[in-house]
Amino acid sequence: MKLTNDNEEVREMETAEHEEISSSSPSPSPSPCSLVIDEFPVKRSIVVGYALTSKKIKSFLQPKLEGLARNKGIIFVAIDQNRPLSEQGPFDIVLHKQIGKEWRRILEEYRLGHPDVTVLDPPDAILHLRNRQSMLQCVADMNLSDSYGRVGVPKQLVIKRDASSIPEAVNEAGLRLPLVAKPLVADGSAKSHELSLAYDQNSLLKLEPPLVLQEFVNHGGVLFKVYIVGEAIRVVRRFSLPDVSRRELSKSAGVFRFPRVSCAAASADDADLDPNIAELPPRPLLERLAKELRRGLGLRLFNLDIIREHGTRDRFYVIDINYFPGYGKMPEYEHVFTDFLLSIMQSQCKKRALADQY
Ligand SMILES: Nc1ncnc2c1ncn2[C@@H]1O[C@H](COP(=O)(O)OP(=O)(O)OP(=O)(O)O)[C@@H](O)[C@H]1O
Ligand SMILES: O=P(O)(O)O[C@H]1[C@H](OP(=O)(O)O)[C@@H](OP(=O)(O)O)[C@@H](O)[C@@H](O)[C@@H]1OP(=O)(O)O
Ligand SMILES: [Mg+2]
Ligand SMILES: [Mg+2]
Repeated sequence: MKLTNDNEEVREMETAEHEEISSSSPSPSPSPCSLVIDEFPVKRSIVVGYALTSKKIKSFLQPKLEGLARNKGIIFVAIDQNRPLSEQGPFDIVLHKQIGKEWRRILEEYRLGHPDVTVLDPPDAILHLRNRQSMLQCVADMNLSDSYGRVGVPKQLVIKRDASSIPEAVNEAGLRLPLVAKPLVADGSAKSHELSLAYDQNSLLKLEPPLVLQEFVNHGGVLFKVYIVGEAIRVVRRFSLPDVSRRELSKSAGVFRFPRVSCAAASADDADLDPNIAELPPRPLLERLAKELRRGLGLRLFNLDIIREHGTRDRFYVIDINYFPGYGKMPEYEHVFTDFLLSIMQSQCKKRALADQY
């Protein structure tokens, strides 16, 4: 299925699983490699520069994370976005979640000039998740189906402008009501999270493009958030929108705006739920999905929302993918994240050691 068409804002995505971490000329400062590779004699900390929103700093850079990181030889240093990046650090890893063209340009330039620094993640790849149409293209193209289940995306349609054309476009595309209307751009603004459910044809005229219209899939009111940190995967259950029965649909009309129904406060991990609804998606299926998405999106830090079609055991739909999500709510995130940073240093050091041999 082709979900994307001509969105000018989204550039070609990077297909490499990792950005290249090539060797650099030996640096005068001591190498942090001794922390992860024994043969290196000089010790220094692994320096992680971060450019995050204040909200993200509060939820992610918690004292427990910083403490555990320090014990593992990792320190976090705030990046001053008003000063040239190359005058700061030196960094081994750069973590960021910021929007804006200028910041992307600065980071791209920095990556080119500092191939020995790992930038998590490449700005161009992140851009792919800022549009709800291109966000799910990778899942649609994957067409994942094996003995553990099938993973797809709900049928969807993009409306760029002119709400009056929506009913006809919906008919032509064969989309079935009710429809979830999502702002096309997912840039982290409050507005980009303002979703609504449209029950009938007439109410479609009230929607405000640009948006993505997605078929609502009944899923028993529970969704699974799959957090990915490099190779690591953690899954939590959250409450979601309740099912819409045929009867309810025939009686309902209008546009129902709904708030962030699956936020952290909506944890369903301890709820007493129907096991057919609550059962987590099979681990091997999620591992395959995560691996392919890491490769296809060129990202290592993201989460995805996945639902199981109610009444089925193995029919899944990915409805949302978020870059650098709220890891503070992921079980064991401090351990998972610090181990991930160490593993990145390990591969940097191995590459450097190999390059030094030649
Ligand atoms: N196609 C769908 N079928 C059923 N429910 C859906 C569908 N799409 C979205 N939802 C419901 O709406 C909620 C919000 O949708 P979505 O995750 O796309 O928005 P978001 O603002 O990007 O969320 P996040 O806070 O995770 O970034 C979901 O958590 C789920 O409860
Ligand atoms: O606010 P929280 O900590 O819950 O994290 C949310 C995060 O907000 P933040 O990046 O500003 O922190 C969101 O990013 P934007 O789309 O708004 O950019 C998005 O990724 C949500 O899916 C995250 O919630 P989660 O999926 O993990 O429950
Ligand atoms: Mg979501
Ligand atoms: Mg989202």
